[in-house]
Amino acid sequence: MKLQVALDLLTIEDALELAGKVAEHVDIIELGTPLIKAEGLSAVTAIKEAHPTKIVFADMKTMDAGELEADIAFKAGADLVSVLGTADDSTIAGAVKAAQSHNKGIVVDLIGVADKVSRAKEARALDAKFIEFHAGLDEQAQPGYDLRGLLNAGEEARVPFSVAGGVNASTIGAVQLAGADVAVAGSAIYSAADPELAAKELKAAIQ
Ligand SMILES: O=C([C@H](O)CO)[C@H](O)[C@H](O)COP(=O)(O)O
Repeated sequence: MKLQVALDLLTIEDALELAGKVAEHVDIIELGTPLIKAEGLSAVTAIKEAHPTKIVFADMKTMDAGELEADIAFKAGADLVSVLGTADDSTIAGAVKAAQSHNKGIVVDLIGVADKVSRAKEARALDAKFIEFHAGLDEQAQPGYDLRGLLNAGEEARVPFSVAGGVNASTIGAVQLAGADVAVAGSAIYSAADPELAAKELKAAIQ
């Protein structure tokens, strides 16, 4: 299982600093949606230039104009780009077309999707590289939130998948046991007192 760090920060400077501390311990570096909205796609370019051997994920969360939005993110240096599972099939198909022309990949993010198992299968049939079983920051803040629901859905869907939604040192083992291909950790790393140590421990927990 790969480890993906989500850089949910607001400046390129802070993102470069955090990536510099944790890159050695992660496989995928994600430019979070708030960072891309705050700084634009130059954030993607800056991270790819600083870490050319890492897989760089632009969390675009595209909802429309799939081919166009994916194309500009790939041109900026992304290796993976996210499209929302709630988008129309044509939006996912357009983004996949852009990915294929760049020899890169699309990740379909199931944030806000009620029937995640069915939509995961549909998105995979549209040639998404993998499917992200994701509970966003707002959903995680609801009383009673439990990562287990995402893991059960991921297991049931039988597609290549990642899990995001409060993955941390105490849950990453369960993410791996569920058969995930990628574990995504944002706040468990960027909010840690020692982000490098946090990333190192998460990586060690899955090896
Ligand atoms: O995608 C994310 C969220 O929607 C904000 O952009 C996060 O990067 C993702 O949820 C991982 O972060 P944590 O849940 O803090 O691990």
